[in-house]
Formats: sequence, C-alpha cells, structure tokens
Amino acid sequence: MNQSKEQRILNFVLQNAVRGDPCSVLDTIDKYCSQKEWAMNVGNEKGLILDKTVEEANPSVALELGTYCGYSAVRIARLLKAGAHLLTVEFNPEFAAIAKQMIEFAGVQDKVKLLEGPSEEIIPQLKKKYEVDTLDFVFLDHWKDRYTPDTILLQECNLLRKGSVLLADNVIVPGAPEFLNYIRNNPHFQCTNYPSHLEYMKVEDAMEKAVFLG
Ligand SMILES: Cc1ncnc2c1ncn2[C@@H]1O[C@H](/C=C/CNC(=O)c2cc(-c3ccc(F)cc3)cc(O)c2O)[C@@H](O)[C@H]1O
Ligand SMILES: [Mg+2]
Repeated sequence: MNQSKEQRILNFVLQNAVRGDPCSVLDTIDKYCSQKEWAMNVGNEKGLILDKTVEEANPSVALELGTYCGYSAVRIARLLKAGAHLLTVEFNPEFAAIAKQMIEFAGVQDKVKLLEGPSEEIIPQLKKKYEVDTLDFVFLDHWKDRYTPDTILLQECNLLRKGSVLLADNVIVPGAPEFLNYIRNNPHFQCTNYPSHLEYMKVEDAMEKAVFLG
C-alpha cells in the first residue's frame, strides 16, 4: 500500500529535522512542502501572523480546530508559557496519528492535547470532560464551512470570555465568506484582517482576527 503525502511529510521530518527542536520541525515541513509536495499547513508567512497573535494573546488555554499534520500545533505550542496548553481537534484518524508523531518529535507533547473527533462533538465536551473554563485563543483552520457553526457553538457553550481571541486561516483561499459576513457584522466581535499569501504559493490569502467583546 503506497504511502500518503502526510506520511511522506512526517518521514521527511523524522529523517531531516532535529528531534526536540520545534523550529527545525517547522522549517523542515516548509522545505518539503515548498520544494516537493504542496500541503495545507499554515506555512511560514501566515505562520508569522499566527505567532504574533499568539504572543499578544499569551494564552493559558488555546484551542485549534483542524490539526492536520500538526504544523500549527507545533507552531502554537512552542510559544506557550509554562503551564499553558493547547487542545487540538482532528477527526481523521490517519492525520491524527501523523500529527501525534509530529508533536512528539518536536518535543511539545507536554503542552499539546490532541482530541480525536469532530469539532461539533468535542466543543460541547470541553468544560466537563477536558476541564476547560474559558478559551483564551482559538485557531480555526478546519473545513471552512465549519468556521461559523463552531464559532456559534463556542459561544453557546460559554467557552469565550471578554478578550478571547479567534484567528481564522484562509478567509480568501479557499475562502470563508459566510464566516466573514457573520463575524464582521456581529457586535460582539472586534475584527482585524491580515492580508498574506497562500502557503508556499504566490496566491493572495488572508487571516481574520476576531476578539470577543463579551
Ligand atoms: C469538523 C471537523 N472536526 C475535526 N477535524 C476536522 C473537521 N473538519 C476538518 N477537519 C480536519 O481539519 C483539516 C482540514 C482542513 C481544511 N483546510 C483546507 O481545506 C485548506 C485548503 C487550502 C487550499 C488552498 C488552495 C487550494 F488550491 C487547495 C487547498 C489551504 C488551507 O490552508 C486550508 O486550511 C483536516 O485535517 C481535516 O481532517
Ligand atoms: Mg489553512
């Protein structure tokens, strides 16, 4: 059975990156995906926007929707302060297994909890099963038509507090027009757009930050 692209990315990291060095893992994934096979990691250009947003939020509890190979989970976790943690949600078992190995190789496993399942099932479990009070930071990078229903679900589950920061990838490509319309017309959110480019391509993309106002 020939390997998946995601398995090839992981193997390239295991053979070329420095174990325990998150930056080396990120650089190695970016090298593979820019030179050999494109993949939907947030990448280094939008990754810098993600870095700045995480550093500014300095979250104790962060949530990521759509782990994929674990690139942004490693990217976020490497910036978390002592005692802080990232919950990352992935419903594809093959991708979850790849991401788990990627996170462990990078050495950030103590800061990351990978939750396997669909976000609409996991989010309502965060308070009771995963002992979350509220979320300080949320990175949305899963199916683009899930951004709006999951943002509504986060509010319904009282998981956002005044100042919680949401950051959404791909609001231009593939695009999340319904989410932009929802969040920019919602008085409970203060939005900022960050123009950038699609990972590993010269195509325009953007990220949208939305701060919950309570
Ligand atoms: C409800 C639910 N629950 C749990 N896991 C869920 C979930 N919904 C999806 N997932 C998981 O998350 C990832 C999916 C990510 C979706 N991302 C994109 O589709 C994406 C696409 C491009 C792209 C751009 C130009 C092109 F020509 C082609 C593709 C770029 C990107 O950056 C993307 O993020 C994937 O690992 C999937 O299993
Ligand atoms: Mg994306």
